[in-house]
Amino acid sequence: MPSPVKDQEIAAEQRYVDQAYARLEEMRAEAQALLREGYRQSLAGTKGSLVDRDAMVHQAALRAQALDIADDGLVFGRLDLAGTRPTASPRPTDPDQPTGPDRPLGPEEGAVRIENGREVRYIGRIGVRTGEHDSLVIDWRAPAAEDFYRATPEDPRGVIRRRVLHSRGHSVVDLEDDLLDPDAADGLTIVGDGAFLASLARTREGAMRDIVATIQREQDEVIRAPADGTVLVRGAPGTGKTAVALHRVAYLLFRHRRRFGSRGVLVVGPNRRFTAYIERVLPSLGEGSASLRSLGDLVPGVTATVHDTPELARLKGAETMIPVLRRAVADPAPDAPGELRVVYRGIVVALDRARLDRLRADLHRRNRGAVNGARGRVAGALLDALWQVFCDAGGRSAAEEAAQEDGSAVWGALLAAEGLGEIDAPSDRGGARPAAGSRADFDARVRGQRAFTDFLVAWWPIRRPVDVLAALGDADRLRRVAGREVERSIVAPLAASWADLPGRASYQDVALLDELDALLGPPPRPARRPADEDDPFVVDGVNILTGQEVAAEDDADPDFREVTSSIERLERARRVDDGVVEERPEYGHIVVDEAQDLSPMQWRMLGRRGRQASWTVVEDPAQSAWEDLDAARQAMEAALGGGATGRAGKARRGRKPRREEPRRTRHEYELTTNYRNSTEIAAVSARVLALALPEARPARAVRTSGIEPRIRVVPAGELAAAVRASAERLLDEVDGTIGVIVPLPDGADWTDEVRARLADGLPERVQVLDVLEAKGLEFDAAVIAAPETVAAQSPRGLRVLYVAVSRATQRLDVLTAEDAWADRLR
Ligand SMILES: Nc1ncnc2c1ncn2[C@@H]1O[C@H](COP(=O)(O)OP(=O)(O)OP(=O)(O)O)[C@@H](O)[C@H]1O
Repeated sequence: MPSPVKDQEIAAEQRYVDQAYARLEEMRAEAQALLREGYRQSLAGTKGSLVDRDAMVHQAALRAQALDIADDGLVFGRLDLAGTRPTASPRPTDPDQPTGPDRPLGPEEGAVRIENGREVRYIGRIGVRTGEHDSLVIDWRAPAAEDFYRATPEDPRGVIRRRVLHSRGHSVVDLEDDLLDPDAADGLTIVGDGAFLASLARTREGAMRDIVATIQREQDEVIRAPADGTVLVRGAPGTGKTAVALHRVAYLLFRHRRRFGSRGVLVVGPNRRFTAYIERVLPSLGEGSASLRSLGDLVPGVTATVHDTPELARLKGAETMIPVLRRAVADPAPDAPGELRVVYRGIVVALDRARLDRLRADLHRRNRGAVNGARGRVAGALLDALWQVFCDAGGRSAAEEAAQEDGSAVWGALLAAEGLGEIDAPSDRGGARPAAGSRADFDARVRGQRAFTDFLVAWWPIRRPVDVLAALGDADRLRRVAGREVERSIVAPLAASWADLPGRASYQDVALLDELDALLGPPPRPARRPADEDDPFVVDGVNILTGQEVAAEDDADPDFREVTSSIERLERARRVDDGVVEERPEYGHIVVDEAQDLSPMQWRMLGRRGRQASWTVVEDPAQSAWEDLDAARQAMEAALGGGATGRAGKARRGRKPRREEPRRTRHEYELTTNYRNSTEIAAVSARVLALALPEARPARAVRTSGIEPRIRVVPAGELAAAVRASAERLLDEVDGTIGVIVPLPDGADWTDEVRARLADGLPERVQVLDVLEAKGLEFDAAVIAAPETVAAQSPRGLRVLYVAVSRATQRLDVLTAEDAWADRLR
């Protein structure tokens, strides 16, 4: 119903909002001018000015981007506060200090605005100030905006009225007021009709949106929680855990830009579908700088495309894989040679397979975590072993004799014909020649032989993690390294799962690849010195000991290396050279969503990326598909504690035991209100929760739709057809997204082909996905196929079903072949 009072209020707010947009326009012009100035400086061309330009252009570009983002719905809130507060005063030194109505505003928030003797604050996506530095709009992350989210009737914090402004583009279209302190409301108009609940019922468009205007108090406490240590957030489906975690990232980057902006923030979600679903939230909050990755994208050069069967996932995710991987790394590469033969002064010196195997085992014991960087040491150890063989066979006196007779030329020719390479022709590098039969002479002549260098490269190749894992696709090899950790019966399917690497990597494989990367270690850093042309280990510009290209003169100039933008620097940190990760990025803060599903190996992978990080961990144990939660918990503690998940296998022998790492501070929060499901859908999900975890408490849903879920029984053979019919019907009933959630492939049922048939010809807003892919997502309507199959597919099947039935906001259809299941859910 039209309301003249409301219209007047909207018109008044519109005048204010127009003023804020006019100022925003000026700020954009200023940012553009700064950007132009940065580019102008770059044309000056000196090295110093390039670095200045880099910083200036980067800052100006970020600013311009933030101002663009703010263009839509710039102002969304207004507070009317009792009394007035002091105007601008020094900024608080500790950004995490408690804030409240009596805290003076900091300069970033500008001066106080007074209307009718009351302080008024407008809250928006970014801070906007007049040319005179008076506050027009306060950034939602600033301390002065906290009251907007925290004030309640029980604890109004000086707020009399909280107003939410709903806008379309630049136009205010609706208002929603909360009266928090009726006794002080003299003369204030109160309008609105439950727009918050209406906003929860809105149609979903397939991507998550920010909730900046309607963050609730318990959520705000998490968003603004201290930046150090670990923040652990629990809550049932739909309580806003993901939304809160993302807003916390924006908050942390705003309040601690220097700390987290330079060290980086990583947000990790379970799979690609999920990261695609949430990827617009941070940019819409003006934050493009956090890295968003799924668990399948954390290792450069590999992308997970498949989920393992529950049985394989359990095995691959457990820490019992570590000794298996260690043995795989120590196992010779598939085409490693079995014998080394060199010639020294006409005498053949050889190492046989048994001796080489012992040497290899010893080298791996000594070089854990640095296998790829060990070629120099390997060359030394081979020379030691050859020398030993040579001496044991009485070679020294024979060599001296041979030197006198100088018969080696004949031998050399003979052996060269046998393919032993450029036999020990002395390399004429000037200086005094070592005496024949001395160790120095032996080393110099053997090292220079092609037979030796070729052997070294083939016997101790620089290995990529993916090569080591792919080699285990051979069941015989896997059986050899499997030990007691892998049951015989599972060796064949396990090997088969790696047979198509790197093409078909699974989500769990990615953590194994990261573990292998830690075991192999990086290849040595590129040489700083320019190439020494006489170095026998440099062949065609590549040092065969290290596998690295040797730096050319120009590359070695450090001044030129600095001329890069921040983005290039970041990229360089992740550079991949033929699949060998040079540097694994580490982050200042890591956000882990759906953390209940991480395997111990995945926790180790994350731990390596956050050894100095603070963390936000978001989870719902009741939704966990992981069987051995205790093991995952321990791995999580090790990752969050910093110490225990360092480079795998780093030898600690011979060192003093390290003192216990100081425990990081931990703040725990629980979110209790379900903003996603209608009360009717929440009731079905509460029934599944009661089956899965009788002691757990469901969250409180706040929105009643009046639409009951449809739970139907159909014959097993007709399930797929009934699911399709249900999806078609829902297309007429809802405007937004429809999730068709099916069990994991089960014999001939629910295979990729069945799924393709279910989706065939339907519009894009219908998505067919399996129960694991559905995690974290939401739809306006959901069809759940065969709950009995989902529940029976794994030991944690009931929890998986709980996830599936809690995805829908408006309508839920469940199709089962069993009466008993219909009874359970109704
Ligand atoms: N304060 C809020 N205002 C408006 N919408 C909200 C609010 N909090 C949460 N929502 C909405 O509720 C829905 C559920 O939020 P979210 O996906 O973050 O929940 P979750 O706890 O991560 O769920 P799950 O455990 O199922 O992954 C989203 O659509 C989100 O935008």
